[in-house]
Amino acid sequence: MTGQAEDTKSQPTLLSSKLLLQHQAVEAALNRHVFVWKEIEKSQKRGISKTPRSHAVPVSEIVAIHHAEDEDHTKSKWDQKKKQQFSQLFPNSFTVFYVTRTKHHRWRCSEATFSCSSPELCEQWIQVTREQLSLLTNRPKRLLVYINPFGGKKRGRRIYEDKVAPVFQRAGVSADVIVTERANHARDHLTTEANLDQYDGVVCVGGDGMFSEILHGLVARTQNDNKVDQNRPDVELKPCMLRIGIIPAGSTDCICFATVGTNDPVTSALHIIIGDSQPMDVCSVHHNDVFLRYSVSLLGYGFYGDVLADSEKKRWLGPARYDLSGVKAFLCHNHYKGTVSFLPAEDNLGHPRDKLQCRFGCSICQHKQSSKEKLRETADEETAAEVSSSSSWKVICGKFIAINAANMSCACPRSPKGLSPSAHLADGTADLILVRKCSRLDFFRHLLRHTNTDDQFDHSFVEVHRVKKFHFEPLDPQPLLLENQSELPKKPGFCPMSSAQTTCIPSTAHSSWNCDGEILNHAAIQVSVHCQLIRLFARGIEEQQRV
Ligand SMILES: Nc1ncnc2c1ncn2[C@@H]1O[C@H](COP(=O)(O)OP(=O)(O)OP(=O)(O)O)[C@@H](O)[C@H]1O
Ligand SMILES: CCCCCCCCCCCCC/C=C/[C@@H](O)[C@H](CO)NC(C)=O
Ligand SMILES: [Ca+2]
Repeated sequence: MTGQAEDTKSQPTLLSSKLLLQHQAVEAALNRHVFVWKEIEKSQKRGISKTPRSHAVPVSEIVAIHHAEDEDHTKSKWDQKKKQQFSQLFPNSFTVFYVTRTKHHRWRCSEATFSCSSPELCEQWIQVTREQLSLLTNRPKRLLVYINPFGGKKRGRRIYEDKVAPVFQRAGVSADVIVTERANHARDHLTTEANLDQYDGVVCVGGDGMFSEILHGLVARTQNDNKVDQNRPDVELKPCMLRIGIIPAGSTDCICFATVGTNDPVTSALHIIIGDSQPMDVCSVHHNDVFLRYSVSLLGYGFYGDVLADSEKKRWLGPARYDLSGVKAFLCHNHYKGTVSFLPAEDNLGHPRDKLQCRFGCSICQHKQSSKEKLRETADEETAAEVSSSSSWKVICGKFIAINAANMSCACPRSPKGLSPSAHLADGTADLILVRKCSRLDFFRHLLRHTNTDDQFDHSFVEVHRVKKFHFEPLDPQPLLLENQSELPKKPGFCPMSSAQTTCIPSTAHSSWNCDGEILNHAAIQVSVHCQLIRLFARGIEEQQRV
């Protein structure tokens, strides 16, 4: 039995009785927090007696309880038939569906079917358990789902229909589904059209780009409704009330991976169903006094900007485009001149190299949440401004191969510890990583360390700072003119490589910013981190897996 179950033993029992679980007699009991069953006496096999086993499921992780004979859309025809046969043999049975943990942070929906001695007892179990589930007010009942049919390997619609919709149905979660017809369809619908009052959350089926659409739609809608001007770089943005769920169906899916620990649609669906909540910081990006975009994962200039700009031309390649463009950007080995200024975070928010990873229940993020609430209760804006200006701006000029601001670890299957392994999801800071001009071999060593356990910041040409705000100013105000410029895409600030496949632009040219997988139109930007502006249906990566 788990420790959690032991802790909640003292709760008054709501229901207990003898039941049959696959021909095995069990003593089952339910209290407000846990559903437990224990084998009464272990049936003997070949004369060897076994210790009776017990099992405990936290009520918060029960997905649903149904009559065993109820139709189940997750089952194959063969399994449905077997289920019917079982129900004929044991008519007074109910099935409990609950979360189980498997390897690599994956969750599965397991089930246990119990047979009762009478129809009344069976009804009682179903009713009392459902009553307890109805007390869990954090669970969503109605969701607005956007599917990008073209993200990743173009499997978004199948993933939703085959793996997610049946689990939602089982849990009694209803969903209004919109399959997008163009880029920015979801963003525009959320910003201006959607009747959000009727929903408990928004779900995106797609990759980081699709998540970014939902983020922009929801944040813009919240600011518009509250008359907050997003163009003001110092404005305090209003937090969004609706949580966002991510069903991974993209190429990198780094936001899902870094908040759940895996890119698995069923795991994400279960986090949504049980109503998990993970607050998340959002960076706002401005050019002068004009709002450009929001970012939750990576804001990258230089290497990651060049990778993205090149990969956009190879979308037809699917997820492999990033590998090809990565190799190309690496071989070009460009560096860019500019000035980075930043406002460091307070010391109590740790350091990017302190090896304190943000995990489920992270104390740094939780402390930030409670101090944010306290500040909101007690202080006026003046006090808040004082707190935020307690440290002073620092300025660094130089030649950089990469400037990366990681608002969270940016862990993804390519780099399971991420760009900044100790960055926090909800601490109001981003880790600013400056990779100065160095040899190709040194840069390779640095990149390689993203894939193993070595410290990628332990190089003389890399520095990393935890910041609340930063600005970047490229050295030359105008991008360099290239010979074949008329053939380049018409995007200001976009000039990483010439149109000839193998030549690279001179290293004094501008790069572009990769903002969560979207290219920004300006190289000079101002960035502020907005602490816990949104919430996801996630809980952060769990430390200990209970398998
Ligand atoms: N119906 C659509 N047609 C064309 N583009 C779309 C459509 N719906 C969404 N998009 C756009 O497709 C882009 C890429 O989608 P998505 O993020 O889902 O996949 P990806 O780029 O393969 O994955 P990742 O962002 O994880 O690398 C998004 O920027 C989104 O704006
Ligand atoms: C020699 C081996 C080198 C391997 C280097 C691996 C480094 C991988 C780091 C990946 C970080 C990805 C951060 C995520 C960014 C997303 O916002 C964005 C949109 O999906 N993805 C990309 C690739 O820009
Ligand atoms: Ca952060």
